[in-house]
Amino acid sequence: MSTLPVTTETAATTGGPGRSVPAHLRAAVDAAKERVAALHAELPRWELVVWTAGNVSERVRAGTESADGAEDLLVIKPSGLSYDDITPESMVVCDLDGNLVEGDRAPSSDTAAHAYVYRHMPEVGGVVHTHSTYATAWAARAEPVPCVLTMMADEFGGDIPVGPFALIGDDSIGRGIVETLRDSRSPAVLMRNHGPFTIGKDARAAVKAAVMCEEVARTVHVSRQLGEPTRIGQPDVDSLYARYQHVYGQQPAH
Ligand SMILES: O=C(CO)[C@@H](O)[C@@H](O)COP(=O)(O)O
Repeated sequence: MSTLPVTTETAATTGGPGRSVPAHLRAAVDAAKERVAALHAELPRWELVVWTAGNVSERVRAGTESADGAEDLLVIKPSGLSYDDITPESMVVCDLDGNLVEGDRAPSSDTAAHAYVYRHMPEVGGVVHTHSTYATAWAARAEPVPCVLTMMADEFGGDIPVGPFALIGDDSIGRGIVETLRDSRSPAVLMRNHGPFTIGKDARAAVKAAVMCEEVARTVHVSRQLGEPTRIGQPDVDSLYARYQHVYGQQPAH
């Protein structure tokens, strides 16, 4: 249960019984609002969402005094807000029980799922949910995307797994995400009959995983129209994953 400071501010601008953002997290929360608002624009830009579907969140770490992350916060979009209207100021803040801490609209309808992931995967700093077409088509079949591309080995370390069917409204979706990804190298899970959820060290990494998830879901779908794609052997998958995760992009300038 969160023990955020109780203030006399009205619920209109804060959550629950007068909860508010602690002063020592103010700057970090405002910076996260800037990043998360900007990253929401990447979802329509890469054609991963239609209308108001999809959402992005980022964890704000409370610091050493709560080593278990219990006092962390999350920044997410308000439910149903048009992407055209998303601004840093429109972002809402919740505690990791999903309670509204700051904001004048209800948080995303997927907030419980995001919050569950943050509570149970302390290394995760960002979560994204989309209904991108090809990844969601694989989710409709409850079929993992097989690791047949070097790009998949690089980014996902293997297949993109399928998570269980789960109704929105409680911890079911979050539990399905965690149970599927906890022992996987993949930062993406295709929740059965629903769509992809992705995780990352921060919101930008989770958005990248969502973009790459849709790209490889599309490519493998196209490949299968003309035959059965061939898998990459596990030793090569491991080698590609290790290079990409630990070497790619870190080469020193010549
Ligand atoms: O997929 C769902 C719920 O799981 C959509 O409603 C979701 O993408 C968008 O909902 P929000 O506008 O974030 O509340």
